[in-house]
Amino acid sequence: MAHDEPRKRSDRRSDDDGRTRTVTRPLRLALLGCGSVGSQVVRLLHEQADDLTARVGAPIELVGVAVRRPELHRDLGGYQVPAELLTTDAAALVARGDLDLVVEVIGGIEPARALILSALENGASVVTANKALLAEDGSTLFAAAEKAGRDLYFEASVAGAIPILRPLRESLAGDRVRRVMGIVNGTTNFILDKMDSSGTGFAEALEEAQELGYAEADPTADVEGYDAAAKAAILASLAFHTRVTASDVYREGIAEVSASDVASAREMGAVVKLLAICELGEGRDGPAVAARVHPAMIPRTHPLASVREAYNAVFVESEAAGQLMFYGPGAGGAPTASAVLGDVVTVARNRLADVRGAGESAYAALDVLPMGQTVTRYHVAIDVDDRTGVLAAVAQTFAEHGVSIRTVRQEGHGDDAQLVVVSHRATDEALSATVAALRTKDFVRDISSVMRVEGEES
Ligand SMILES: NC(=O)C1=CN([C@@H]2O[C@H](COP(=O)(O)OP(=O)(O)OC[C@H]3O[C@@H](n4cnc5c(N)ncnc54)[C@H](O)[C@@H]3O)[C@@H](O)[C@H]2O)C=CC1
Ligand SMILES: N[C@@H](CC=O)C(=O)O
Ligand code: NA
Repeated sequence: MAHDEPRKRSDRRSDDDGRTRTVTRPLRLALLGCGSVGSQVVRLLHEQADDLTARVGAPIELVGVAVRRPELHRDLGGYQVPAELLTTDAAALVARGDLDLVVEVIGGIEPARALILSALENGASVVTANKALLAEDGSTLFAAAEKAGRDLYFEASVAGAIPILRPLRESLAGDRVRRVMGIVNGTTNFILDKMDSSGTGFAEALEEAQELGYAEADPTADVEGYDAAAKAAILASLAFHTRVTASDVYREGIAEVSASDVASAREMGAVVKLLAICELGEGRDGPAVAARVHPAMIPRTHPLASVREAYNAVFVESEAAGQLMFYGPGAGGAPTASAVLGDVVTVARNRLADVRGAGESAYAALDVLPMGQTVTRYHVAIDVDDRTGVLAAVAQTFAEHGVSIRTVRQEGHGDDAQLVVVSHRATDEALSATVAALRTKDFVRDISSVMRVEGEES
């Protein structure tokens, strides 16, 4: 059904006493996917139906749930999903033409993209938690929403329950964001926290994360930083009004973080976290966006250092507001469903009022800086020969690359001698060239740890 003609959402009727009242028809919602998040969306829609009706101004009616195996979904936490609502034909469901809202919680690129595009073309607004799709091809989805005159909301896609996209899209729309730095992956934060608190190695901590159900059987997307990079792309796009895709984000995972990196961080009063950092830098033609995901040492006094276990937090620095911290559960069925339902209420209100919320804001169209031009600091642990002149030669190598040293300390003696250097800020290009040059020196036996340092100014 074409949606050029707005469907009639309310009637003015006269009661027996002659007073008129507005009768609003239910808003029709279809759910795509009924796994960890989708099943919780169904539960909340059911359990909170009266409150949602009051908040929206009309009931939200679940008219279809697309699943792969209907027999698995009849009973959701005690709520019996009517059998006639379940379908394996998601494409037919989104194309039926009478939907107001579609919630997509299947995940991945296809068929999620085709289903969202079809839902919009057929007149429904869309709520999705799909960070992978938004980070790869958000612009196609935004363009389709714009063309259809419908909403596309996605609060759940970054840091689960934590309200962070709405603050960036709305609350901070009058400010100028300089930097967004966050812990946006719960699995890797759990692993790094375990390594820090109990001294375990990476493999052992990953095993525990899998036993507790935080990490998937195939933990690649979390451990290698793909999940965080998708979230960084979404954060950078909103913060800097520029299209940033996952492929624009520099990415390093945590598989190489060793127990000795974690111990070394502890020595200097720091902790290792997998950070997603989106910031304004200096490009050739003016301000540019830099977006990166990698493990980094941050001082234990930094607000992000106290984020433990599988929690997430996002630290925003903006010109007028200053520093803001958003903290909470970044994953899990119910927390993520909370963010989905928040979007459902907003989008439903917009449908009733026949208005749209904010669409894509990419007017700034800033360049994206390559990682080499991003400014950061390095912590480098160098196993060296314990003899006169070595410290001076190490300092000389840093100086030759224009990198200034902030601190240097010697650990051990003789065969165990190690110099631990923390640099001042320099381009990543200069810092990595310094490390490469150190590796060629005859007095350097090994470089046992190289890690970026964040959270301090100098
Ligand atoms: N689980 C979490 O903590 C979070 C998940 N998300 C996102 O939410 C989305 C859903 O995640 P989960 O619920 O955890 O995944 P899940 O794997 O538990 O659920 C996805 C469901 O979609 C179903 N499905 C797959 N293809 C389908 C198709 N063609 N038609 C109908 N159903 C189909 C699967 O059978 C499965 O039940 C993903 O985009 C994910 O990235 C976002 C934040 C946190
Ligand atoms: N796998 C993610 C959950 C969803 O975003 C994580 O571990 O944080
Ligand atoms: Na969120």
